[in-house]
Amino acid sequence: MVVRLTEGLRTESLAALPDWRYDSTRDAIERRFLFKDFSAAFGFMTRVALLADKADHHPEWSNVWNRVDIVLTTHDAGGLSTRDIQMAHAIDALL
Ligand SMILES: C[C@H](O)[C@H](O)[C@H]1CNC2=NC(N)=NC(=O)C2=N1
Repeated sequence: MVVRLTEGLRTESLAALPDWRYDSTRDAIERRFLFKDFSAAFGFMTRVALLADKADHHPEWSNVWNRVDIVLTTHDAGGLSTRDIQMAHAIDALL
């Protein structure tokens, strides 16, 4: 079972993810990534896709040329969970 983070754990977890912004309306975290061109952006998305499938935890995202916007939340929990925090760290480690 996946459970939503309590406010205290969320605050603590987000302190270690300074580049991610909390969206309280969705209980989600989001980050914008900018690359030099489409090829670099799509290469990054490919690597995120492999990570996500391995973890069985998938981002909501969009791409416009060199920009990738990623939103992480846990559908099964109805909000932010440790799975999102782990995924955000794993994505940051790809950069
Ligand atoms: C059945 C499967 O394990 C679930 O639907 C997984 C797949 N990927 C997922 N991704 C995200 N972001 N949240 C989930 O709750 C989720 N659940």
